[in-house]
Amino acid sequence: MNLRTLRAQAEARLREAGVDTPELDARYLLEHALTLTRTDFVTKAEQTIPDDDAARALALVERRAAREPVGRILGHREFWTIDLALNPDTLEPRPDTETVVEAVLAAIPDRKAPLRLIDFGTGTGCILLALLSELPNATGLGVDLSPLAVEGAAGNAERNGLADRARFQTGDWAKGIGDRFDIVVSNPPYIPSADIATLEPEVRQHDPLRALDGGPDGLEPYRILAADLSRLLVPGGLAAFEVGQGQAEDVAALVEAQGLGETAILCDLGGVKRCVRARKAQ
Ligand SMILES: C[S@@+](CC[C@H](N)C(=O)[O-])C[C@H]1O[C@@H](n2cnc3c(N)ncnc32)[C@H](O)[C@@H]1O
Repeated sequence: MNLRTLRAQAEARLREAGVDTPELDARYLLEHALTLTRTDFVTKAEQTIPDDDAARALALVERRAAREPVGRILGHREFWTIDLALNPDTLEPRPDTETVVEAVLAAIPDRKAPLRLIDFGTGTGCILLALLSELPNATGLGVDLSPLAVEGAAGNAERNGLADRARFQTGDWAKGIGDRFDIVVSNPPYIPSADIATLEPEVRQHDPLRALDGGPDGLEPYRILAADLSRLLVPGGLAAFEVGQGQAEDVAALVEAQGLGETAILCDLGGVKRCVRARKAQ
C-alpha cells in the first residue's frame, strides 16, 4: 500500500465514524505514526508503506474512530506558541482559551515588568505558561486540585524552558493563598452539571469530569473565585476568566459585585463571548 491509499483509507474510516475533521485528523495521525513531516505527507504520496507501519497507523485511526481526541492519542497538544503534554487529569487545552491569553496581554502596558501571576485550575499549565512565554520578567503560580495535573503542569514548564519562573501547587481555589498578584487568571470548570451527559464523546469520555463540572448552573467556581479577587489582587491588578457560552454577563456581574471595574468581554475566533476581564481600582 502507498501513502496515498493509506491516507484515503484513514480519511474514509474517520468520515464513516462521524469525526468532524477527517482529513486533518488522518494527516496528524499518519504523520505521527509514520514519523513524516507535513512536507513528506504531500511529496511522498507514492511511497510504499510497509505493512507493519500501515497497521500501526491504522490502529491510531481506529482509536480516533472510537472518538478519542487526536491530542490524547498523540499525548500532547500545541497551545499558543508552546507544546503541552497531556495526562488523564489535564483538560486538553482548547484554542478558545487563547482568548484569555490575548485579553491579558492586551491590557498590560509594559510586557517587561516583573509581574506576578496566579492561574487557578491550571490543568496543563497552558494559560500561565503561554503568558510567561510572552512576559520575560514575570513569575507565576499555577494551582489545581489534582496532584496529577500539578505534576503535568510542572513537566510542561520544563518542556518549554519556563521552569525557573513557574511554580505549581495543589490547592482548592485560593484557600491558603495569602500573597497578592498583579494578574489572576482562570479557566474554571463551567459546564452545568446536567449538561455533561450531552457533551460530545471526545469531551465526556476523555476530559476529566473535575475539569468540566461547574455545578448546577456552571457558575459555582466563578462565585468562589470572584469572592477572593479583591484580597488576591494588588491595586490596579487584572483578573481574566474564560467563560462558557452565555455566561459572560453573569460572570461580569460577579466580578463587579466585588468592586472590580473596567470590565471587558472579549470574543473568541468563533465570535462567542469567551473571556471576562476586569481591573481592581488603584
Ligand atoms: C476547565 S479546566 C482548565 C484547565 C486549563 N487551565 C485550561 O485552560 O486548559 C479546569 C481545571 O480546574 C481544576 N479544578 C477543579 N476544581 C478545582 C478546585 N476546587 N481548585 C482548584 N482547581 C480546580 C481542574 O482539575 C481542571 O484542571
